[in-house]
Amino acid sequence: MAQPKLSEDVYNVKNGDNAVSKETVYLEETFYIRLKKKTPFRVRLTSNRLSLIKDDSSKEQTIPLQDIIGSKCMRSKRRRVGAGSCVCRSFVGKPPLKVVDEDSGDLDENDISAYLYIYAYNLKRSRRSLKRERTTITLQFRSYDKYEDNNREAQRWRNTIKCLIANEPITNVVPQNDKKLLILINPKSGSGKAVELFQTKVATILNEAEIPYYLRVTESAQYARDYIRTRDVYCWRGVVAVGGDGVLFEILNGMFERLDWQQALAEVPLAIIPCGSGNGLARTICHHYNEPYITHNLTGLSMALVRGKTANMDVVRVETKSKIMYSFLSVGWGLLADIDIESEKLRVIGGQRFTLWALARLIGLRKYKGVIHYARIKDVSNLPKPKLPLTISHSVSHDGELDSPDTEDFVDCYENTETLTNVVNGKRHKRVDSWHSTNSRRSTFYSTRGSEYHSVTSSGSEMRSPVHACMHGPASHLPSLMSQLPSHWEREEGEFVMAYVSYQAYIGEDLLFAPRSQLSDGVMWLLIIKAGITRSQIFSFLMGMSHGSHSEINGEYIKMIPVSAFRLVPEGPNGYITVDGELVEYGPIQAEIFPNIVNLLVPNNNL
Ligand SMILES: Nc1ncnc2c1ncn2[C@@H]1O[C@H](COP(=O)(O)OP(=O)(O)OP(=O)(O)O)[C@@H](O)[C@H]1O
Repeated sequence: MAQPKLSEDVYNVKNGDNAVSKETVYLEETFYIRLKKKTPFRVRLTSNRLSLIKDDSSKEQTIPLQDIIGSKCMRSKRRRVGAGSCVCRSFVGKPPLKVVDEDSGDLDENDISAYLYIYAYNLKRSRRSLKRERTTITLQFRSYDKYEDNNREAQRWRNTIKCLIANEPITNVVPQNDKKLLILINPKSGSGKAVELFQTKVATILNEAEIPYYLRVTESAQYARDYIRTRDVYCWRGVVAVGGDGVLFEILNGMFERLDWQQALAEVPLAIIPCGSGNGLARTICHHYNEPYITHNLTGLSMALVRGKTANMDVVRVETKSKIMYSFLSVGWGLLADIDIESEKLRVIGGQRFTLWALARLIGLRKYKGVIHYARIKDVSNLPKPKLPLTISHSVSHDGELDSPDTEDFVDCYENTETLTNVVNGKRHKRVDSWHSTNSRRSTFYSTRGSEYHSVTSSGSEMRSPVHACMHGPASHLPSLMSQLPSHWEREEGEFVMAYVSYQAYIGEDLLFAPRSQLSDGVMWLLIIKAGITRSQIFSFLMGMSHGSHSEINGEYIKMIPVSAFRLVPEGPNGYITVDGELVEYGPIQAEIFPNIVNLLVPNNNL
């Protein structure tokens, strides 16, 4: 019998591509799989993965560390007197294991085992799809005849896993970060399911990872903005927008209404959980980090909240006649802005509203007069090659699904007759095998101690910023909106179907607008479509956006230009202009990009 060990052994690991890498082994021990008596598995925790290897090496399951979100120690739950004697209920073998927190008053004192639950969301690739699948590994520690000794072993595994996840040195103490995530949910975003989606998909993952959060449901438009402007944001480990791009737009602008905007944006990362109808930024983040994006499947971005990895993002300072605002996604005028705003009445059908309204608008195609000025970025050759969408559109995923039909019931292994002994501190202890249940895909819903849920009046954290709203932010390099522009700027004048500027790859879940765009590259992509284009050309252009092929088009009517600043001066009083999908005043508007201003929580995938 191999002894459990906490070691610094290095061993060779064969990767999928047959390359061999060296990894430090932190823990290794033998467990027995339930129901298959006498089938020992080595469970090995290394710097990169958790491996479950059948002793004869005929089978191995590997979970990359980046897919593990947390682990918890539990005890078995006391069974009610008479439970299980009900004639209507019969179990094959033992009844399923029920566990409770270690400090629960409902625990079974007779079971001296400590149970370690390890939660992972494995990235599974197949030829047709990429998806995350929830896996729970359960290790039962019962080598010793006292719970305290078994628990010590389980805690050792838990602490090591937690330290590795947090990328911190391995100690006997679990890494502590008591700061909560601030969750701001827009209950009206998309088809109105944001609260439910958060509770069923995101809260589960936060609870498994033991990440505390403070939740507020917005009461009205501008609520999130006012909240961020007037609170002590430094007590949060991050601010999460649960909704569409509009909530994040409010949070961002709330940040810029603070005198300490620079420090706040540097120290408090922002994040998005997509429950809106457009979800351009969420889709973009998944695109850049090779994370599967499936509508209402929030696993990948929920994992980003847990792992705490950040990336920089550009922001664009936008100026209209009466307002200054900060944007992370887009400025639109003409066709796409019309679709965005006029399809509001179809909000209840979710993202489909854009497709339906696009067809309507194509039939009644409008033209707009105006002038578009822009500062072209001459050399974009250093930008990476365009990236194509990662997933196949019809992929399916089980991730985040609770209680999936193929759930395996846990059966404890008391019937297992294998008995092993080991020696600890010179004393012989009775050692019984432990077991694991791989691929159990079993879900549990815990409430994390310290998390709070509020949906009504605000209270709490101290005020740090003045209550009055006033925009701060980086100093503009542009002349004022009515002043003359530098001579090197180019211009297009006449009738247009639309102008649309985006600084993100995706402007909606299925609209890959700027395939060469990066989160932080200092580039805005200006699309101009001139009047005179046929409906069928526009239609094929819009269709091309679903896989990004449109951006190669640069013809008589359609242009895609990388710019660092632009000014749009529409003629006449009627039309829509949108910033990040939000309606702003119609009239002259100008914008410039500032790189690396925002910190975003992003997936932890190896790229
Ligand atoms: N409680 C609320 N009641 C009404 N409106 C709200 C509330 N909270 C936020 N809003 C507003 O709802 C608007 C739309 O929000 P959001 O962007 O989250 O959803 P969406 O429009 O469905 O998604 P997307 O922007 O991705 O298309 C925003 O202008 C926001 O200010």
